Amino acid sequence: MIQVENLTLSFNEKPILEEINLTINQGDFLAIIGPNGGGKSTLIRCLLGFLQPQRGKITLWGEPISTFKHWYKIGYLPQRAGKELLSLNPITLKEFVLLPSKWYKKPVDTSHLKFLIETFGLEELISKKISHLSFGQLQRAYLVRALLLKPEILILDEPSVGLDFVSQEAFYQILSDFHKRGLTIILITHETWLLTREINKVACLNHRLYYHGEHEEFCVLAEKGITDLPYHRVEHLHW
Ligand SMILES: Nc1ncnc2c1ncn2[C@@H]1O[C@H](COP(=O)(O)OP(=O)(O)OP(=O)(O)O)[C@@H](O)[C@H]1O
Repeated sequence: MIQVENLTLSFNEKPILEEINLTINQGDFLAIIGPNGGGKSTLIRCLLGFLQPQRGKITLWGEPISTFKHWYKIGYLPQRAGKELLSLNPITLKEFVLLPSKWYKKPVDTSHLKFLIETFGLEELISKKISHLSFGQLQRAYLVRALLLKPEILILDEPSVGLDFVSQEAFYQILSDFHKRGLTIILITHETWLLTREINKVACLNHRLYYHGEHEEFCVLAEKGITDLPYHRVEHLHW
């Protein structure tokens, strides 16, 4: 679905991504882990076409990113998503979650919308102004928005930051359910305890991609303490 070859990007001549090679296949539930500033969000922003790398190639469903037009196939929950709302007009939650249908001129499947609203427990809030929602409610609204057009890939940049433990549990359970139904998921996370869940692939990024492989193999390597993760010792991963 996504192929990244030799991706290299610098900001002000400071290398942020160096020679990244990565393939995302259908059915992957990939966790991208790594230290603050390691380039995780930058990589995602390249995959979404927001940033252009200085070197390398990105292919989406076999098509070069420069000519790719089917962006509705990718749902995206940005990091600290709530911030964006400060500059938004006072629209309702319903108007907010329907935005992708306007952006991509795609009809909404109303039964799918109903399913998403119920799944994320937003029925009571549907007419509420988006600016009046709590952070956790906003996160769920972003998820509905990201899933509205039935994307094939969902990309989440630290989605559970700020959610209480019970909400996190519920949130990841829902993600697992979507994955079981065929959704491919890319998740940037610092919550390494999550790696015992539905996640089946792991990528460790600190400017370079230090590991990309099966989750099970990663756990074995990590337990033996022989994974060469330069940003911290494996013992410090609390899963
Ligand atoms: N637009 C930009 N201009 C200049 N530098 C940038 C820009 N965006 C990001 N950076 C820098 O690139 C580096 C990588 O940032 P990025 O947000 O990709 O890291 P991250 O791995 O997602 O970190 P975190 O775990 O803290 O979210 C950081 O040093 C950041 O300051």
